[in-house]
Amino acid sequence: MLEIKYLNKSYGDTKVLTDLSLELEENKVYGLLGRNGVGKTTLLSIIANQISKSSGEVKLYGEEVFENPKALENICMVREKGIGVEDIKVKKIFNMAKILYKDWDEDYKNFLIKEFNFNTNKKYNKLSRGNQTIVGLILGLASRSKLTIFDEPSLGLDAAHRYKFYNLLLKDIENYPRTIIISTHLIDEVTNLFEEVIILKDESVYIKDEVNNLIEKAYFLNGKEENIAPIIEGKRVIHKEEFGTSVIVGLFHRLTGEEKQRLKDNNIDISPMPLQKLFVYLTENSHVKEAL
Ligand SMILES: Nc1ncnc2c1ncn2[C@@H]1O[C@H](COP(=O)(O)OP(=O)(O)OP(=O)(O)O)[C@@H](O)[C@H]1O
Repeated sequence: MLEIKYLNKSYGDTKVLTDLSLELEENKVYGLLGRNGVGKTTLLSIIANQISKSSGEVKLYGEEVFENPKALENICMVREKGIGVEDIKVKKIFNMAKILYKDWDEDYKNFLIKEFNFNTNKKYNKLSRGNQTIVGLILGLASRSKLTIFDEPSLGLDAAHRYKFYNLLLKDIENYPRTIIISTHLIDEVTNLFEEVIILKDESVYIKDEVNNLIEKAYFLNGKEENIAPIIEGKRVIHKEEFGTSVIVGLFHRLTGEEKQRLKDNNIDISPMPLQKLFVYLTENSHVKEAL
């Protein structure tokens, strides 16, 4: 559905993305992860044609998106930093969106306004940070765009509103499948939404894999150092904490049933590693890419 080839982006002398290539499939939910300043918003803004690229291709359904109205009516990007037009009433923003997005659903927008108990007569720039975010969420959901991008959709939202959004999104994509990209730092909250994860690092795509595949390879082992050490020899350790004679080891390696049994026989506890922790350790350790 979306094909990015050899994408480069610099701001002046600062290189942000280098020869980035990426393909996204239709009707999947992708999580875009990366440390602060790695280039997530830059990449998403290029996909949505909100900023220009330095070089490379970005094609949606085979058509270059750059200044292409036909491609753009299928892309909705909800940004973390405002929506571009600030000094107008929220209901006007929704009226503009109705014209802009090909698959906009007015009834669904009205339903969402009620769900969030929202007053659309207020001016956008007079709203609290959390309520500005909610305007973006309603835009993104009601656009029903073939490619919908949420860049930090949880900014300023309380937990109740965040979970309301996740549930609404899950329910809506069941009935109206579409491709969603969510960039977030609250990874564990949205792990069950993601089908695939894309991790940006060092100006490019560092990992792109199914969530289940990643999680199946990530474990914490807890036990006596002398019992763990011989079993993990040669395997990829991405984290280690010592507590007296015990250790907790973060392992990035698909364990066989036999290996798991051997660990248990040696009184070593095995527990799954949450995606957020895996992300932190992987983006701290540059040597593990080869492990994938
Ligand atoms: N308009 C701009 N002019 C100059 N540099 C910029 C501009 N926008 C972004 N940058 C720089 O590009 C790099 C990537 O920024 P970007 O906002 O894409 O990162 P990010 O991964 O979204 O970060 P975060 O997780 O903190 O939101 C940063 O070093 C940032 O300072």
